[in-house]
Amino acid sequence: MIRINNLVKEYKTKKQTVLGVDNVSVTIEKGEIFGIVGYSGAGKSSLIRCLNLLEKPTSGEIIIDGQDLTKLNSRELRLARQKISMIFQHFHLIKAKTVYENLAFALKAARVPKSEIEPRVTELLEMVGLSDKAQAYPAQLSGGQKQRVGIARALANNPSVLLCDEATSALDPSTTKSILKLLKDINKQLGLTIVLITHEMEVVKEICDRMAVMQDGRIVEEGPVYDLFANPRQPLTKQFIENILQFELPPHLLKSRTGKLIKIQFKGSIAEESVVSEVFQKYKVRGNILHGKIEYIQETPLGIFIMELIGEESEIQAAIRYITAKTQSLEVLDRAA
Ligand SMILES: Nc1ncnc2c1ncn2[C@@H]1O[C@H](COP(=O)(O)OP(=O)(O)OP(=O)(O)O)[C@@H](O)[C@H]1O
Repeated sequence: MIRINNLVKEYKTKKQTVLGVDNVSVTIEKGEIFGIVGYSGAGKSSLIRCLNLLEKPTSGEIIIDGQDLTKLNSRELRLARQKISMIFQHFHLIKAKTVYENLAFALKAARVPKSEIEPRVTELLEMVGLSDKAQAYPAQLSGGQKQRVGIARALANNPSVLLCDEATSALDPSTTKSILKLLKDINKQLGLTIVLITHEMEVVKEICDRMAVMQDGRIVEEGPVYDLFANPRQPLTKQFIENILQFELPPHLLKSRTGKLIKIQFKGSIAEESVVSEVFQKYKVRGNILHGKIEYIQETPLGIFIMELIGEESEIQAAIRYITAKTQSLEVLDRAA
């Protein structure tokens, strides 16, 4: 488990002091994938770099498996860091060394006995699906393959925590998916705790269990990913979610509508029930679905529909009450209200 208590990171320049992290407290459970999202300058890098003391916190505690990293001497910190690995947006591989040598180098640095290096490198390459690239140099690899080497190197010391600093930001969408799948697989296989920072909600949606949203050095909202997608409370979280769900109806579509416009969210198993067709059977209303989408937040569905209901006002109201009772989530849209 990782506990961050009242973490502050200030950067002092000649002219001013900049607050990178402003009194953040958060707990990350063992074995979970925790995502931190925020726009540029929100403090994500500062926060994640404080987690392994790449940046020295100005104040606060970083407690990993019961040990406060900020209180360790340099020898103790070196040992503790072996259990906290990191991967980076731009991979940080040694260009003049082959894939094999890059991994062997990390193992040597961790003082792994010589005889164990070759079998361990072979095992790591298998784990990340790169057994055929042992003799390639980084320049001969695609971005996705480079990140696989980065992941293999990060796993070399059997860490308990993996920090991912915008690990997929330099990759195209399909390569991003395959790297995220690999991260999820190793999280499951090895029980590794993963903390990732990203500005892309897709990444969080794809693999994170819980997430935090950062702004101006602070965490403005945190919780299980599904809950934040289904019920974002803070304006910034809403903004991030809207980027994914994109639920604006084009104005010309609204103009021509005469019925009552409603927006319904179907959460979890209710998304698979036939609430809408039941409504048409029970009440004298007709309906047009104007916009609809079911997103899967990992395995759990989140459906959003915009519909126009047409009929007598009393029947429409009864239909609205029925859907509200079933879904706990119905909004009558202003335009037609
Ligand atoms: N070494 C530094 N010296 C001075 N100010 C810094 C330094 N590093 C970060 N900052 C400032 O701290 C704040 C948080 O920056 P940080 O890089 O942590 O944000 P971020 O969310 O990771 O953004 P990005 O995604 O652009 O890296 C910013 O105002 C930034 O200018």
